[in-house]
Amino acid sequence: MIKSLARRWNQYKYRFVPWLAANINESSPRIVETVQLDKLISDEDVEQQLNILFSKFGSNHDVNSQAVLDLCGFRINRKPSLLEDGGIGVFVDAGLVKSGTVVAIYPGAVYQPWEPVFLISLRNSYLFRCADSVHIDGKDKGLSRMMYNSFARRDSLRGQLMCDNSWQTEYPLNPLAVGQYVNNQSNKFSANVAYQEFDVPAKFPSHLRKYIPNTEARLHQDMEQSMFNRLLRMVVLVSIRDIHPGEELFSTYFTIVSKPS
Ligand SMILES: C[S@@+](CC[C@H](N)C(=O)[O-])C[C@H]1O[C@@H](n2cnc3c(N)ncnc32)[C@H](O)[C@@H]1O
Repeated sequence: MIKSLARRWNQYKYRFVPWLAANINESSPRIVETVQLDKLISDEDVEQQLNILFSKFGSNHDVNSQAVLDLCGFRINRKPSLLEDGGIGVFVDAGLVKSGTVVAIYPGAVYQPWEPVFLISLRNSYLFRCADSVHIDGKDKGLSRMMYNSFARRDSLRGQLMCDNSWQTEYPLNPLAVGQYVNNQSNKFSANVAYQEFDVPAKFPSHLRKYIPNTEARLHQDMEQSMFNRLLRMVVLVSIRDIHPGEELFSTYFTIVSKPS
């Protein structure tokens, strides 16, 4: 009995633990058989979409927003949510997002399962948990911000950052790096995007890494490896249907894995 309860508990993959704990009754889960099957589009497709887009990016938010519009056919922006008490949300403000498109990226520092997240989790509603317990801290203020910037500086090469830290500002260089502001679906608005975990392959062009809004925490020295030889976890938000201008993006904050390995 206890074993079966524990197994069921482990099947629940809460994306944002504290908020869901308080609002569990209002949240319908996304149910998938296995984490490997929880892919709306292939990893190759994610990589290709990012690669093509990043190669059009420059050093200005507006120019890059226009590049997203020209290439992908949509533009997204943050503004007050349609939900009462929903704070800020993310909206499609021009064009059309076709189903199966990478529409946003979840920015932040990546913590491996064995790295402590207790301190940064305090009063933090932006700590995203992946199915394998990797965490991504998408908070753009306070300790989280300081930590991200210090990891980014540590990994810089000849003064050049190997990741993007402008997601912490109002005008991120990578206009898709606002996934941390996407709200959970509600009774009124059902999910139109889903999280997809993606490991950036070592072959990803090094000159485009400066547009990736993620960096590894790597708190332990023994985890040190050449940054081009390891995979970097990213979480992208993929549209599950066509999304029209004026619509807010909504995801599902928790996933149930029905056949855990
Ligand atoms: C990852 S943040 C999303 C961005 C947030 N709206 C903001 O303004 O910073 C998660 C927080 O958003 C709010 N939130 C998300 N979905 C919501 C919903 N369906 N209804 C009300 N609040 C929601 C909760 O405060 C939650 O802790």
